[in-house]
Amino acid sequence: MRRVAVVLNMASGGLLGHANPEAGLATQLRGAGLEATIIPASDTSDLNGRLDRAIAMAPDAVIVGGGDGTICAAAQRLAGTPIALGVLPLGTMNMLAKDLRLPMELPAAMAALACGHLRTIDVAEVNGRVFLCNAVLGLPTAIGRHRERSRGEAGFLGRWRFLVGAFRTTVKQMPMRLNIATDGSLPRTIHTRALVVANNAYSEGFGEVFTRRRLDEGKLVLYVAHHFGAWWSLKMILAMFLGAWRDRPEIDACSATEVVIRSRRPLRVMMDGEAFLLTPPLRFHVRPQALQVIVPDDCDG
Ligand SMILES: Nc1ncnc2c1ncn2[C@@H]1O[C@H](COP(=O)(O)OP(=O)(O)OP(=O)(O)O)[C@@H](O)[C@H]1O
Repeated sequence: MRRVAVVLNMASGGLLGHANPEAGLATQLRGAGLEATIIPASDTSDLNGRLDRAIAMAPDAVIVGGGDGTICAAAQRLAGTPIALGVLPLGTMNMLAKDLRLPMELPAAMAALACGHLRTIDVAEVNGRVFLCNAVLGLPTAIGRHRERSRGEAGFLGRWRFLVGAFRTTVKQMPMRLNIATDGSLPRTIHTRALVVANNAYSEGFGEVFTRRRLDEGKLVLYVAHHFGAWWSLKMILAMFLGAWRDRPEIDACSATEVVIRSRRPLRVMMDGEAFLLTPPLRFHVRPQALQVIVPDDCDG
């Protein structure tokens, strides 16, 4: 039986508004066949402190209940250790959980955590901070701040505030002037309003938007948008629906194991949905297969 320590982030999308979900989830996890110990949120309000406590128990795995930001905080601590990461997809987008092909329904996800096997995935880093999905600069980061502000605001008013804020930001946002070098190449200067460094390449296909088939190829993929107006956005949304956005001429893509981005100003970087202000140069690199994760038995892709 797997011995796991469980940390829930009560602020994640799937737990917001649930009063005291810990007892119920603990019973369900034990019912699924896990020897589960919950690190209660009441112990300390600090999520990072609870993750440290979970790891100090030296379990087989630390299971985090939350979204990509919570997973990222756990991965920062678990990468390079023998302790595996388990994910209860309780976030809003659950990007990593989807890429790991984890079931989104909790009973099935718990069964997978109890009976699934371990695999290793790549961990990406920028200036010492870990991310598992992507690091984003520019307009999507600014729009993400509006999403964070309207978190928990249910209903029409919340959505309206978000839309108005996102629209204003889109109109006002100026291109960034960045100097980029990949794998020791000569730096080049670009102007862009959106740039993504993905931990492994995005796949293409109908309905596949920002999903990755491989998480262990040991490469970063840099996507740079040349334009970012209303017409550009419309074309991109259409291309995404058709599953053919990566090869559009408005996007430059290249893969590397190291990326260095220089800028005169501090840069706001959104890593797996969490925004940080970082001082350039931004030094990205990949740690191949540095993290063990629990996946359902039929998915090693
Ligand atoms: N290490 C951390 N310490 C404190 N708060 C955190 C940490 N990581 C994330 N958060 C906050 O917890 C909340 C939930 O974040 P999380 O990313 O886990 O879920 P989500 O945003 O609902 O889902 P997703 O990222 O999958 O869309 C956010 O307000 C986020 O800023």
